[in-house]
Amino acid sequence: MTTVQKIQDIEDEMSRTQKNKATEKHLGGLKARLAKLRADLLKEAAQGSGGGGEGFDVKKSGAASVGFVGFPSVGKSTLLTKLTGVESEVAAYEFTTLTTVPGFIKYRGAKIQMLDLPGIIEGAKEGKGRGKQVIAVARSCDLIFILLDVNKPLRHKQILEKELEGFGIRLNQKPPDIVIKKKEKGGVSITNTVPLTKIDNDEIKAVLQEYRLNSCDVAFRCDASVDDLLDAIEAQNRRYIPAIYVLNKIDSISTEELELLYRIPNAVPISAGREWNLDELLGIMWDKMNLVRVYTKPKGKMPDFSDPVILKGDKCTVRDFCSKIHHSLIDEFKTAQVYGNSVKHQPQYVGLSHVLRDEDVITILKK
Ligand SMILES: Nc1nc2c(ncn2[C@@H]2O[C@H](COP(=O)(O)OP(=O)(O)OP(=O)(O)O)[C@@H](O)[C@H]2O)c(=O)[nH]1
Ligand SMILES: [K+]
Ligand SMILES: [Mg+2]
Repeated sequence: MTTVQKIQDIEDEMSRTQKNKATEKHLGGLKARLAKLRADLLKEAAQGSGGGGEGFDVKKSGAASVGFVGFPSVGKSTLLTKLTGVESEVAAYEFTTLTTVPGFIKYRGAKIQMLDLPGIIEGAKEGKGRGKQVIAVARSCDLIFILLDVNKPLRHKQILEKELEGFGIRLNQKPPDIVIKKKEKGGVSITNTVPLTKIDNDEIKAVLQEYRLNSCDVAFRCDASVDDLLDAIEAQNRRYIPAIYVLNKIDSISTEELELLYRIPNAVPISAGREWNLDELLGIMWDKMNLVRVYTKPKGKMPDFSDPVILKGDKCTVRDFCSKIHHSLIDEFKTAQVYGNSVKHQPQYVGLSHVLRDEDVITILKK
């Protein structure tokens, strides 16, 4: 039996099983088996047994990358062409784009890579169409634009989310605050700092058993569900990526309909074809990417405001800055003089562990 068939079997069994006190534990075990099979599927895709990755691997460059994911003909290539000037073929028929088409924009001093991708369809994560390869590229991006055609049912949004979830991608989410410590012996010990309303001890044990985690400490610091626990166990296979729902073709709907769209969280209505609202889209893209621009100031000279060093919001210490310039800089480092939002005094002398903020100005002083 293939992995996909095994997944199908478990999903069928789960949908046949009614959720109640007596079946909770069984369902927990099934969910764990499903998560393990999905991890296998990921491994298979990474090893290329999904077949034909050609034209999909694009060299990453620039400060950050945005992947365009959506059903066929929602306007992904139109958007890439309008934003970056790169001609990605646009046509009314489905599956016009067959490979990854990269483009760039320079936004607020940062070079951002944009990746136009082929359309995906339901069942992509199980290998339908080029879905696996497309989602594999999306997994490697810093931000995902989920493109939707406003003339199509909103149900498409959920289908796409499910496809990406099945591939270990978590959109606009934080990792669950659960700490699992494996031990040599001593059995399972479960602690929680908040009341657990969505999961009980039997379910937790069923999941741990499925993963053969027979001796471990599990500390819950959030009101976690079974899915959260599985995400914590499968942490290496999970990617937490911010996403924007880009609702395209608003030129074809009424203003009343448009107003409803504004209620969808993390959504930006646009018309790629008419270039409507692209500025708002880029502004929200910038906020979601959480980039930190750092201007370098050579000793005794004016800062260079034209070419900032771009750091990611979760990796923006002085050490991160130095290793971006050259790794030898960390060995030669004596102190850093910083102006800007991250310091109280202007300037202030700081060490390698100091966290920088957007638009700081830095001078590195060597030993
Ligand atoms: N009305 C309207 N049509 C648009 C808009 N943007 C794109 N289209 C049209 O939608 C069709 C599909 O556009 P593409 O850019 O090829 O869509 P795609 O998502 O790249 O399609 P695939 O590569 O096949 O997955 C074309 O006929 C476009 O002209 C828009 O803002 N409004
Ligand atoms: K198309
Ligand atoms: Mg296209």
